[in-house]
Amino acid sequence: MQCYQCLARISSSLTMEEINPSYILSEEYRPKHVITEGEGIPLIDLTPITNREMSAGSDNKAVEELAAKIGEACRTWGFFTVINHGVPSDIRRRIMEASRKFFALPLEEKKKVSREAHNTAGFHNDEHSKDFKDWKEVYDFYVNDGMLMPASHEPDDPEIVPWYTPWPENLSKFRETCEEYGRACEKLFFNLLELVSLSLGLPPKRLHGYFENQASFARLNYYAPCPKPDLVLGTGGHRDPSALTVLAQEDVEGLDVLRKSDGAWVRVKPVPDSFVINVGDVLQVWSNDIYESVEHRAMVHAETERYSIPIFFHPSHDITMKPLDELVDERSPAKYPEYKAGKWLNLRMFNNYKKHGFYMRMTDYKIAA
Ligand SMILES: O=C(O)CCC(=O)C(=O)O
Ligand SMILES: [Fe+2]
Repeated sequence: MQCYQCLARISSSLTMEEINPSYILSEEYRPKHVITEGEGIPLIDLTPITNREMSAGSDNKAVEELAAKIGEACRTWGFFTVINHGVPSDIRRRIMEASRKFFALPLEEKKKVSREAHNTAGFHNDEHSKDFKDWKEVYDFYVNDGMLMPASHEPDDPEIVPWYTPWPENLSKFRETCEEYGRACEKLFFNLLELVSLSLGLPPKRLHGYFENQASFARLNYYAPCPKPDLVLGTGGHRDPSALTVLAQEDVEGLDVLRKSDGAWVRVKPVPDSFVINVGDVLQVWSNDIYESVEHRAMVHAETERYSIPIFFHPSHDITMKPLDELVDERSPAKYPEYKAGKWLNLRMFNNYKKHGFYMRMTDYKIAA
């Protein structure tokens, strides 16, 4: 049998022999001091909402209780793990396999589907978090391929263009598997969105319309083994630009979350067949800071590779991102100015690939109090 892991190691742009200095983090960002025991992110069973879909009758009380748990998790952690989420384990297994096969391709093959200057999907290995290069290779694809996006982040530029995923030609079933996975996770996402809406005291479908032409994208992350795992990060500390992110990881741990209560880094324990969910920038704005997009990062290992797959659920490009009217009043005025969702995504997507001396956060766009 072919060992995709071995091929990925050989063909990766991340070599075991030397570490390019651009990967080496300054002292303050190095992945030390992680709390692996003690209180972890909440584990939430979604049975009341996934069962509701399967059975004719709906149990509103159970769904409301579930929404309250989600609300508490969003408020205190901005992160939680879900089980009984309704995404078939078979499609999840198949996309992990597809990811292994993709990263095992020779580097020249992967580069044939490289991301381009005006289209962010495809293969890349040059993302920077906080000005340091991430020790990872990535392949991004759009959940709603060919969706419209602003051509630039400039507020006065009206040009709108379709964004397409460059699909590898010689990987059997790769595209079909990615698309099927996107659709399966979309169902989970809309259930979560409903629970989030309820948790904010809003009608269950209050936010659904914002995703009609969603600009969501999925990311296959490959973290090769690294000779100096203490000096680099696979994905440096960052906040996601999405409304919500749905992340699949396997049993190789690596995701760290900054705990809001005390600022400690806490390692997320992998739970078999679960998804890790987190609040992103868009939900931070909609909720007017009731929920916050929390900093997280992924570390790498000396011997073991790690694969993860987040999907960043992002609204349609043309919706105006602003605190929801229902959550704003004289006592809690809007904390953010209006911003087009597509312009925000465009700004974030293109800024992550440069070393530019600052770290973009939604919080920096707040209206001065
Ligand atoms: O690999 C992980 O566990 C986290 C990845 C992540 O946060 C991201 O790709 O935005
Ligand atoms: Fe992330």
